[in-house]
Amino acid sequence: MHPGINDREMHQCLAALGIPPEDIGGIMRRPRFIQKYTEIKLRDQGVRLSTPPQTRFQPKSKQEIEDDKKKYTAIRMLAPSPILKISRRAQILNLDFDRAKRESGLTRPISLEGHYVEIGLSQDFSQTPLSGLRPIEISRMQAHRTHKGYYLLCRVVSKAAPLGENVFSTVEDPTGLVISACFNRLPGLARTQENWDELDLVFPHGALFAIREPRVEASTGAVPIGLLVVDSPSDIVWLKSSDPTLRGVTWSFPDPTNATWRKTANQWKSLGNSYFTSGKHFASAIAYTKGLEVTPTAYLLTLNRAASYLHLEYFRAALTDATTVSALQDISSDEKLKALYRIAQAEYGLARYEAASHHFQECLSLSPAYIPVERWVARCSQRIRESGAGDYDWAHILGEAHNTGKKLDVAEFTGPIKVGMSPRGGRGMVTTRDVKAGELLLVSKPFTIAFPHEFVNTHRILTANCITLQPEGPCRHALIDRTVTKIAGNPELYELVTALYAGPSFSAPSPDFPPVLSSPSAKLSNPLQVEVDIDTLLIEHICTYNAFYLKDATRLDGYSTDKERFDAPSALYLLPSLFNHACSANTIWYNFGDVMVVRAAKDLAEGEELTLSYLADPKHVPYATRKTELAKHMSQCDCEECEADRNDGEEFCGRRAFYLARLRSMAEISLDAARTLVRSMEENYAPSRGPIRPESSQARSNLVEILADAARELPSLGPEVIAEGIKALEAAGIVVLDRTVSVEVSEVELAKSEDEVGLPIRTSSAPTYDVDMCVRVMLRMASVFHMGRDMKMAKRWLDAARWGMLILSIPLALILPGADRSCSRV
Ligand SMILES: C[S@@+](CC[C@H](N)C(=O)[O-])C[C@H]1O[C@@H](n2cnc3c(N)ncnc32)[C@H](O)[C@@H]1O
Repeated sequence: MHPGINDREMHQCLAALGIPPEDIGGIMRRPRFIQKYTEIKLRDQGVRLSTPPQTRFQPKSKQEIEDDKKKYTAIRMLAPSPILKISRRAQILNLDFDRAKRESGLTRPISLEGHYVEIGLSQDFSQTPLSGLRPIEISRMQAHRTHKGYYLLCRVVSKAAPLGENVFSTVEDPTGLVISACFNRLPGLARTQENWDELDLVFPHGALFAIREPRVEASTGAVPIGLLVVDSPSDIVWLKSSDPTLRGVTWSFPDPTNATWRKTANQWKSLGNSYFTSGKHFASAIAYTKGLEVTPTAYLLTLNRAASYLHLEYFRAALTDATTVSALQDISSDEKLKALYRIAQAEYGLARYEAASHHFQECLSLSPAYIPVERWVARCSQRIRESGAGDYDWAHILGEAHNTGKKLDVAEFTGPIKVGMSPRGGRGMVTTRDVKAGELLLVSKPFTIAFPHEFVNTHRILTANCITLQPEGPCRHALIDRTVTKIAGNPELYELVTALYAGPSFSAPSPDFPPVLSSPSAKLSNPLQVEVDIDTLLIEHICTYNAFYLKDATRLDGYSTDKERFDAPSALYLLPSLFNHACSANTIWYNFGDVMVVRAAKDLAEGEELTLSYLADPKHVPYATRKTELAKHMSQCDCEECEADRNDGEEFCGRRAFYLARLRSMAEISLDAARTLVRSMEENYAPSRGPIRPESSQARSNLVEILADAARELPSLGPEVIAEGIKALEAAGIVVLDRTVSVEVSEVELAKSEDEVGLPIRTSSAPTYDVDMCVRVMLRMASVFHMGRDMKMAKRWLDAARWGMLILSIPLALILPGADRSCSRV
């Protein structure tokens, strides 16, 4: 049911905007309207924007990535060879000197331009617990070899320094031999800047750890020396001096621990607090943990660490710490209150809103002067409504989503959908009942996400993806790191993430999702210690095959250049990853801030498979581009649109792509040129092609806008605007029920009551891309009818436009102030 705007309301809207009622077309020129209109990128007035100036952008070519891949694969295949013994003193001095130069700014850190890191290359991770391994000394290790069955016991003897995404340090074994070590994907450390103090906290002189099944490579250079390469952070087992592994071990050199790191629990607490107040939450959690190692009963450190974990979104660990403190008998009421508050926040973070609400209310008994309990309880109630019934305040969400990179405070919602089997074979998503077009199916928050503004003026790490042989931007790279970090802090999530599809080189995941957990999940005991064995290569594959580029609902113009795509925000979502693809999908999805919203684009029967488009662009993409973009997923997409394009043939598709590129690059276009472009598009479809003609729809909608502008001076053009509008909509896949083009008000029409007059289009199916374009066409048609005083038709097309906006989850009321707000939900 799509409630209509009646004449009185429409006039109210116009009055609110100060628009003379005789010119609904003028609505589109009003600043307030334009502001809203532009914000959601319904392009105003048909003015074509020329392409923004290009910045320097040189992505690695496929060939270059292939060469890198060959090179590294060849190195990996080298036969094991002895490693050179190096001078302990020289090695330590070397790294310390390098670090001192970088820290003092004597050497430029690393170019901001970005450097490439290869992903998808062979790498190791150990799955054998330390207790099942034997110690090995550096003297017995070989280059180009993974020392299966062994561990290296070592301690840090030089300052650590980041290099690109890695951290380098020097470690010694008990015999006093040293080796350079390169640690990859260390969780918690921001790799885009050089956080010296955090690095020193993680790798202080004398830090003790064992490396499970270590791999040694030989560094390049005049004299190849051994380089310990730790691909997975879970291979590092941090050791306390009391650890049984160290029993009977004697070290040839004195303990290099710097006296400044010998602190009391209270001193660690102060250090932790100073990190916390400067926003270094990972460092603060480490400091509190070190304090607890000194005095395990110093419960205030546990309480403070819960706060650090909340900021890091390590919610289970926060809950454990806060619960431990709240159960203590002899704590003050303020400490009890803090513990309860942190329990409630952790429950909220874990999306257990009933429990969170209960704990927030529990705080009330303890005079919570500084806790906005009522606001929290209201937030919980709102989240319960959202997750239970899909009842969202879309107007508020849209407002919030305008802040780039905003993480929205909303609950996830799973509508009438479930994981099932795809008719294609394998897993997919299916409906659990009949569904109407426009219905909300899924609201999903990202597992991990990265926005481009996070990498402005910082070192940009780019990816040479050796799985796809494509270059990827800083967001895609950061996504992998962030996924590893999230797992490190929430080890129970590892099995969930690794139940996603990982490409053909990994075995197919089990059909169950969420998976049945194989063992009681691991718990975080120490922010440094990774408690699950992380297969970093698997994570790289999972991110490669499942990450989405965001489609921002407030910026529907997509990524018009390769550079924009390269820099696009990227996210890993769990349930959305289980949808199979179709270019002409039966669902439509958009992002509001970090949240992904999926709606049905068609009426669907119970049990029908749901598809969504993996394509990054919310606009139509020509066949050849789609094929390239989808190459990593499938050799050929079998959706209706691709079938139709293949039937048209390469030549027709190629020409249409050429005309489309021309259309999109033109800043201005004359009426004659617009008409010619429509003809050219139409000539390049095979006679057998059905009514859905996406490129033609683009050309026609362009013509509609130019005609509509001209019709203001020349009202006789009105019927042509409507006729072209109908064709544009039909070519986009919309079924038009009322083909009235005459702008004269007929007696029959006037005699019809409001109830008899439905929408002029069928609402059982919507286009899954270019919806904004269709809305724009409908608004133009409404404006022409309005100019001809046919208020009924104007209103009907306005309602149709509103339906289109609802498909985008954007209420038309937002751009037409004064219109009723009941349309904010579908
Ligand atoms: C992100 S997964 C999709 C869900 C997957 N079936 C699962 O079990 O999680 C992507 C993979 O599904 C398969 N797939 C999805 N859509 C497809 C399509 N239209 N044609 C062929 N394969 C498709 C491809 O193997 C693709 O790499």
